[in-house]
Amino acid sequence: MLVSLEGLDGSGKTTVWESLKETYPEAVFTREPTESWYGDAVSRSISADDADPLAELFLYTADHADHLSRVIRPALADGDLVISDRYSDSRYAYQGATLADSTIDDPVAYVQSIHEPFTRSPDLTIYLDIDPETAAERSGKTNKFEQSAYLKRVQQNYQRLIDATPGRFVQVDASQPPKQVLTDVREQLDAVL
Ligand SMILES: Nc1ncnc2c1ncn2[C@@H]1O[C@H](COP(=O)(O)OP(=O)(O)OP(=O)(O)O)[C@@H](O)[C@H]1O
Ligand SMILES: Cc1cn([C@H]2C[C@H](O)[C@@H](COP(=O)(O)O)O2)c(=O)[nH]c1=O
Repeated sequence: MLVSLEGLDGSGKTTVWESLKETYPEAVFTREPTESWYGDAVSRSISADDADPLAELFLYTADHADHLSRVIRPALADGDLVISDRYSDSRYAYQGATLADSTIDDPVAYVQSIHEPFTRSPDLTIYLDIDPETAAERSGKTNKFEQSAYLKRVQQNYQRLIDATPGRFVQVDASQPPKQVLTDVREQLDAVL
């Protein structure tokens, strides 16, 4: 089973992901961007304020393709539970927002369309729901993505994804104290495992 954790920067995904390692020690824990050289290229792009948004999309997508073939598909073939801190929805929501002012009519649909022939959808996506202002504050506003105006667009894209496939998503109130967020996430996971 493939479970993804999604949400705005600062929503608390990594905090939850780290804690889940104690709860599910047998699971495969992974993340996007990855730590491969494709992920390194993505990190360079995140730090580049003048990165071309389309080039950046394809860097993230290359990292995802490598992640799928090297980590995700082999783990699922072995019957493992895989828990990923960010996955394809991050691309739909974030690059959907970055490309909003481009010549592409519907960037979210476009980004989905380039994934559709090769990706593997998560079985469950836990969305940590938080408002963009709190998200930006918590994340420290250290890069171009961690700005509340941009995160507002990202949030709208996530909402569109949730509305399109409500059965795949569960939403957890990420404004709660960390302990309660973790309890809610564990409850949701235990219900499906
Ligand atoms: N429920 C919470 N309440 C208050 N602060 C929190 C909560 N969860 C996490 N934090 C704090 O917010 C900051 C960001 O948390 P974390 O790195 O887990 O978020 P994230 O969603 O993984 O962010 P990013 O996507 O930017 O990596 C950290 O300082 C963390 O301690
Ligand atoms: C996977 C992915 C990530 N992003 C953005 C979101 C964050 O601002 C950074 C790095 O992620 P992290 O969780 O803070 O390590 O990259 C993105 O725009 N598109 C993606 O596909």
